[in-house]
Amino acid sequence: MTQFSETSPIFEREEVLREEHYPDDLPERKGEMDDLHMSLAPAARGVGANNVFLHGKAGQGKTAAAQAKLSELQHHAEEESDHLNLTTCYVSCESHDLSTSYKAASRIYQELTGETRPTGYATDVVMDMMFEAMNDIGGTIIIVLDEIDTLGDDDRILYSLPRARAQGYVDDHVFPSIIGISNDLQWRDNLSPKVKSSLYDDSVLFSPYDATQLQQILRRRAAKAFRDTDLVPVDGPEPSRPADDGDESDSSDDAADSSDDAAPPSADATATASPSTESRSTASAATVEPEANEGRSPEALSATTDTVASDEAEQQTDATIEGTPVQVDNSGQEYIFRSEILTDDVIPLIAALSAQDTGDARQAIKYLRKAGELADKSDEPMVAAEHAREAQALVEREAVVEAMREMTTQAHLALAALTALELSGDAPVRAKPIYGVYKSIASEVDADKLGQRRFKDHLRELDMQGIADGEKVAAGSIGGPAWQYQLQVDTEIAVEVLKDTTRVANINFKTIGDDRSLP
Ligand SMILES: Nc1ncnc2c1ncn2[C@@H]1O[C@H](COP(=O)(O)OP(=O)(O)OP(=O)(O)O)[C@@H](O)[C@H]1O
Repeated sequence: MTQFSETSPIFEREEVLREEHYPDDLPERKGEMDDLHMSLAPAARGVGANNVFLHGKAGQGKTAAAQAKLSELQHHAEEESDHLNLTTCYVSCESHDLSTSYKAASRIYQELTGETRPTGYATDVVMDMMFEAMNDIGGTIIIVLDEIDTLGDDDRILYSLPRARAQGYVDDHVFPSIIGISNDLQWRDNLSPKVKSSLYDDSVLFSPYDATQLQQILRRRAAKAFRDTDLVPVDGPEPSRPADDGDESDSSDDAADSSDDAAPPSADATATASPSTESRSTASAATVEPEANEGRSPEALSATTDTVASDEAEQQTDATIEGTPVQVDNSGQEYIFRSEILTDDVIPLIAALSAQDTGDARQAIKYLRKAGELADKSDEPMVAAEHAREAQALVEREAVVEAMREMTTQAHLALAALTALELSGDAPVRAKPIYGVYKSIASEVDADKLGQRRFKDHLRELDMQGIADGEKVAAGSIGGPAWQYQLQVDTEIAVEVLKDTTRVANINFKTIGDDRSLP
């Protein structure tokens, strides 16, 4: 008998908290979705979509918005339009390491034709092949280039693709356009004016989510992901379902879901309140679980609502649900978020932690999933604030380790020097002695030695990445401000990462640190 189990007492549908789960609608991004709609609307009118650039920090829903709008346009093409012939193509420049126009064009060719990526041709030839593939397909072709900044300054494709019609690269019956997505604002600003003007007919900025928006996003996800957790509409003039948060289950799953989800809540669950310091209200239990409605027609939805409501009326005439009404979308409808798995403070805490950081929805969702996993791992029946805090620490640690792994050789050498001094018990330590150790290590591994000034830039970089902690201390002997550094990550983690990097893998940090006689 193994320790594995097919079910979890915490999660009902854990996959909803995975990064690859994309919602069908993003109520927090209504303005941005409307702007994107304006850019794509010409496609429905048969004249091709505008080129559009979506920018903003990581985890702000840019990719999700592009995918949701394109699937709406696809639906329009398939179900409503008699003339829109639409082809969409999503290419992640970062995941496919598309750092040149050549690689990007060959990937687009592959996506459009289903053939293998062309190799060994000149860039011009591959671009021609890409345009030829577009001619064969015809109609409106929208290419999403995610993490477009990976292309660096090789902007040829960014100049040619958006101007393909004007330049005669494609036939008259082809309307190609680009949705470019980036979280690197500097890259965009540095583009050559000709690329800027051809690539960006329109641009849409995604600003960081605030804590209230993150709470909405988390509640919608949590209601689907965790057991015994749901959103119960508070009776109001116009009860409606909250925004669809992307259910990929097929229709048979939906049916199965609906029979489960539509079941009246247990008397226990209905009676429990979510304690809160805010004003509390009591909602009558008009219970159709919002997420169970996905994919159903309005008629079916209303029939289900009626049935459940009348079942409720028969079985629990005086049933009430207490809690603080919350909104989870833009409809004005209020809900009671009810959970027997999440304590009341978990979602507000995670939303606050993420909002204080970068307002990143991906990060917030990850904290929530990790918190659930931690509770699950320790066989605890509820996910509590301490799990959320622990999850945050874990995720941050993972991010720092990732950042350490991706550093350049010189940054690894700077980290190795500081790690050696940490191990010899000399940290916090000033930049000068770290530089001395750095030079010894650089000699030992036969690497270039940077001058002291450039080396200090690497120390500052380690500080900015949260790997080291730099502190200004009393002026040095010459009078200028002096800095001292210590590792901010566990020394063992730093050693582990450094041992994995080929250049410094064989260094004995302990001896190097011990050998130094520090001033
Ligand atoms: N308003 C929202 N409602 C529900 N989920 C959201 C929302 N915004 C973002 N997400 C979720 O957060 C995660 C990150 O979103 P997305 O990939 O769209 O961000 P992004 O802005 O493209 O980030 P990056 O630039 O890092 O690629 C995804 O899982 C997405 O489903």
